[in-house]
Amino acid sequence: MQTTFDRSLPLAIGCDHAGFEYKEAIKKMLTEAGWQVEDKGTYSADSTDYPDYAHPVANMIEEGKATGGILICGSGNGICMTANKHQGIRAALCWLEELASLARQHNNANIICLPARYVSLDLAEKMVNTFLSTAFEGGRHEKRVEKI
Ligand SMILES: O=C[C@H](O)[C@H](O)[C@H](O)COP(=O)(O)O
Repeated sequence: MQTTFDRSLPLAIGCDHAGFEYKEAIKKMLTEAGWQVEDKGTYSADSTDYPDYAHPVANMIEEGKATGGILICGSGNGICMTANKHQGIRAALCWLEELASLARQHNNANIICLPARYVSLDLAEKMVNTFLSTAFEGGRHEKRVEKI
């Protein structure tokens, strides 16, 4: 089981209208940090439907075309529910840095889901950085993740 993100592959990012502003800022932050970022939309703040962006991000990871993903909507729930319909996805809704860390350490999450209407951009960026830099611990957690 892979325990860290593979920097030779892109990250996939997606959002609905409620997450558009955060998606643009996080994409810029990641690009400046040297990540390749594949932006699956949405591309404006016009009202739209979160599954149209969560499925393409999840597909990229399942197909091995992205190492991990970032999804953003208003509450974080819609994108998280959608992504977790995919067999190869473990998407984690995070609103504290510690949750972003635990999602990696204990659950080997491959997508972080952010509630743009309920966390500051500063916290969202910190959670993304924590998520991407934290390794899966394996050990007792490995068989639990396999049982999912
Ligand atoms: O789980 C869904 C997300 O929070 C959406 O961002 C939210 O439902 C969008 O709401 P509205 O259409 O009222 O902007």
